[in-house]
Amino acid sequence: MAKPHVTMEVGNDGVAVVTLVNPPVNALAIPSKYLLLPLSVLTINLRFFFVIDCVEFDGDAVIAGLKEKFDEATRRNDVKALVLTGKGGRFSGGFDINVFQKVHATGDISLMPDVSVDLVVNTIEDCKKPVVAAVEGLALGGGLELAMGCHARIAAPKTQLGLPELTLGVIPGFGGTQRLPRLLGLSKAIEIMLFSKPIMSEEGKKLGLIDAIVPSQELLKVSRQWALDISERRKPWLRSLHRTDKIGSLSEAREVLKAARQQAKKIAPNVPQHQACLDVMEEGIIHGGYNGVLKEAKVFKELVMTETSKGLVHVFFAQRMTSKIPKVTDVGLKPRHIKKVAVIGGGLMGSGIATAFIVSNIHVVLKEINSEYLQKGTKTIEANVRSLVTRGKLTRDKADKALSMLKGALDYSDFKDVDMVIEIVRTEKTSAQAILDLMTVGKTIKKVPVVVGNCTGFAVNRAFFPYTQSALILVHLGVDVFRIDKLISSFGLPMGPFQLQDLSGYGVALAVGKEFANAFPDRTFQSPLIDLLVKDGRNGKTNGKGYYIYEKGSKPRPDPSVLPVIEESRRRANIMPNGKPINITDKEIVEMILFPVVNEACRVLDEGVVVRASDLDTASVLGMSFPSYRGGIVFWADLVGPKHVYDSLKKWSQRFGDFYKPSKFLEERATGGIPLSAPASSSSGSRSRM
Ligand SMILES: C[C@H](O)CC(=O)SCCNC(=O)CCNC(=O)[C@H](O)C(C)(C)COP(=O)(O)OP(=O)(O)OC[C@H]1O[C@@H](n2cnc3c(N)ncnc32)[C@H](O)[C@@H]1OP(=O)(O)O
Repeated sequence: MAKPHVTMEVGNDGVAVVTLVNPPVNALAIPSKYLLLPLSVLTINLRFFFVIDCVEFDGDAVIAGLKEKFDEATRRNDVKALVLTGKGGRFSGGFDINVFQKVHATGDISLMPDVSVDLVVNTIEDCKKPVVAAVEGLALGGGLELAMGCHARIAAPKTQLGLPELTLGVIPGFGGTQRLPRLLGLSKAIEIMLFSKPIMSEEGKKLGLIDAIVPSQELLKVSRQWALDISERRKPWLRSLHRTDKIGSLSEAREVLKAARQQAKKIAPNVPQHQACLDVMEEGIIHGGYNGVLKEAKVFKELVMTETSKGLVHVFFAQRMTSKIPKVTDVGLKPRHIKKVAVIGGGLMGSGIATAFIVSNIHVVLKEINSEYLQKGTKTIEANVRSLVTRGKLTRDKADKALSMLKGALDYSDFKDVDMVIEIVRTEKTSAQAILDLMTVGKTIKKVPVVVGNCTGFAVNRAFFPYTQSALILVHLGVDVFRIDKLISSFGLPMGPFQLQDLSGYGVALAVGKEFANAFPDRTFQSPLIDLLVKDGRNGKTNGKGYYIYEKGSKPRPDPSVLPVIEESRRRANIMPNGKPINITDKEIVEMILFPVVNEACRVLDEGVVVRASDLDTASVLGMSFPSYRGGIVFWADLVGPKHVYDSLKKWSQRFGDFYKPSKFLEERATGGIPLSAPASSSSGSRSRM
């Protein structure tokens, strides 16, 4: 018999304790064992289906269980009041995100249960008996929304409370857009939702979201008593949706919403959920909470079906998938405890890594080749730590402790008692234990480790090398640099390729260019531009003069005086057909820059440099700031369509040369109608560097 996912115990005091039981986060549904299919199977392009055996979906079992227990408690004469809680020290991580993925894979929105009115309004909030939420650990998304439907909320210290739904491309769908502003005011509610920024129970108590904070061991006792006190009218019986005291007047609310809309335009220009969230809140303010709940449910379902939600949900799971490495994490190994590490090299990367370790309580031996470099590295680390203090992310005491954990070294004698020396790329000789230890330590310092094989540029820099190359080709074909940058920013990257070059410095561009030209001479464009820029006294942001002008306190401005330098470079490269600038649409510019990246990503997949396609998605989002709402480079290419990518590259290769020539992997996938993200066995000849 299947284990129940919601339990109920009625005590002698007449309080029924209803408990969510769905480890690890008490998600509101159940991930049936049959749903635990390889992720790649579930995330593939809808135009291509693998046959999936035994897919059984038990999507709303937790929700159905809750309703059943509440109905029973309401009926029973021996129950005076209810307490809703979660097992295992975590109230609930919200609605089961696997269900979103299932809806995306099938296109069947009816899998999404109608919970908001039926469960939260009718069953919990309008229950004839008082209900108190006893929250601990975390109450996120639908979890917090259930708690807000209760008549009071008692929390353990340091409980995380938030509505992060916008990070999944949707809005809260169990009444959160209506109850949160009613409990803690419109401005704060907007901040929590728009920025998906959780608060701690201590702040929640100050703001009115939480009624009392009690030690974990007293949580149930106090909650039971609170529920009885409400039933005996010693404490108020409050329904959040009916409250209006924190909303303010209509004109005040409209002002707040207007400002929030402007802010949303800036922080999330390309996605629909931020504006939709504000619209739904406004509906509730004008027409009442219940109407707000109805509109919220409708908009929620519309948003679930968008490409934004598909991309973001993919990224959620892809990121977690990186910690599942075949023959490493599935062979019963245990990570070793790492107390002290050695970092070789105190440059930008080494000092950053060392900082992350010492602030996570891990001793570091920083090795450099001479005392000048060592001093520089140590100073950078000190500055990093002090900046964390200035930004309020670390207390002064913790900063001092962190710095005391750093030791400089010029030879290897201090390495004798370290647990780990940072080497970060997997070769044939790397043991499973070493990879597991590195992944664990990576998580300790709050990074997302992605295991990659060895090749020039590894996974991400290798895949994104053609990004700058193709942008340079376009410039030499006569396209304006600033137009390119603007289009790439509008696509969703934080900045275009030329502003990025200014930021990282031309030295980096020259050094990286040489490496790639050696490794892949058949697909490298030898641009004279960087040399000319340097000769013209430009070094990007470092000296305030590049493609843009950099002045303290103002945004980078395009520098018209760079145009003659570009003209000279065009003259030298001489690649414009008939010596004339090409005519090209905005869409083509974006595609001509990103499709070569997809092409290189295909080679990375074909060579087995990453474990799975979704790892490259995660790395492109976290390492290259590829927009997460587009799901990562491979996911995006699958949405655009491998055939379109292939046909375009083929056309450009005929016109502009071999740089654009489609790879064998892309050709096979595109002509066979197979998504790029499908596992290696779906096409012949894939290799592995792992
Ligand atoms: C209608 C409603 O308004 C809609 C919603 O509620 S949408 C859901 C809103 N909730 C969220 O966005 C929370 C998402 N989860 C998280 O942020 C984090 O998982 C967490 C803070 C809860 C826990 O973090 P952490 O302890 O680091 O564990 P983490 O590795 O992320 O998660 C543990 C496992 O739980 C799963 N999980 C976490 N939250 C989940 C959820 N809401 N649904 C399904 N699975 C979930 C993860 O996929 C992971 O599975 P795995 O072990 O098989 O990889």
